[in-house]
Amino acid sequence: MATAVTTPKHGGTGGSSAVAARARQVVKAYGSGETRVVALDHVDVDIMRGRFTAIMGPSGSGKSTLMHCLAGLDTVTSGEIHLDETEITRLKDAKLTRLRRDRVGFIFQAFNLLPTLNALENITLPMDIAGRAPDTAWLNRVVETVGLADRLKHRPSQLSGGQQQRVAVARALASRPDIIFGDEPTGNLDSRSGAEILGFLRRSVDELAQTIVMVTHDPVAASYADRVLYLADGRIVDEMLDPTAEQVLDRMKDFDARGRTS
Ligand SMILES: Nc1ncnc2c1ncn2[C@@H]1O[C@H](COP(=O)(O)OP(=O)(O)OP(=O)(O)O)[C@@H](O)[C@H]1O
Repeated sequence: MATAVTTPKHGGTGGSSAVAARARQVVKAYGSGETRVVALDHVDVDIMRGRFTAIMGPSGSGKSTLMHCLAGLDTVTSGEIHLDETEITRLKDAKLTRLRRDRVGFIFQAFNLLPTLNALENITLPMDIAGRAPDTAWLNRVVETVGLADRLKHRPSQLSGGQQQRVAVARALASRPDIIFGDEPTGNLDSRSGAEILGFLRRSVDELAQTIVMVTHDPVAASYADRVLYLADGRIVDEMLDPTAEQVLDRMKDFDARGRTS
């Protein structure tokens, strides 16, 4: 079986380690007895800092479960998950909530914007709730990066779907989280708006040194990543570096063919 674990680098990382998120022997089972489903089966993975990682695999292979466990949105049955140096699998609810709020960003398929707030207010909302003042220079850079400078006073209903998702991307980036998780972030968009969002995510990795983990079914979306992890039956079965959409598609066909013959 493929191992998605990297030998840790020592030194030269300015205090934070080269690995932004780490899973060790993670098992997630739902239900018990006859209805028990093992969604994650002893998963080991390292998510490298400042990289864009895509998680792919057939429906039901455990992609969302892995993302939710890595992000501290769901508990594990056994095993350990670290975000940077913090073992989140040991944290109590209140501490975990705070860590998620302070260090993790999320972008979902549904944009989850508040309709009564304008774009700028939506972007700064998580920081407002946390009582943190936004870093204005950074905020301007984020707004510039996602191309929203002339839309900040607009409410979500006055924005296109693609623009609304740009607001959601800016909201995730604004607090400078250690890591951003996206669950099919372009799933609700047409291919042009989707490409735009993926371009912004790519730029936030290249220009803002953001770390991004994205679950996707789409080979084109995965081709924006530096690395693609493939899940099957709750295990990481393969990975690909610097993928093209064509290579990702070929690999998926390969898995399908093997699935049918085994
Ligand atoms: N709350 C739950 N209770 C019981 N079983 C669950 C629950 N959530 C997920 N599962 C099961 O765990 C397995 C993995 O689900 P998961 O949603 O992680 O898959 P996925 O790869 O994200 O699928 P998809 O691509 O269809 O979204 C599936 O067999 C699913 O039925």
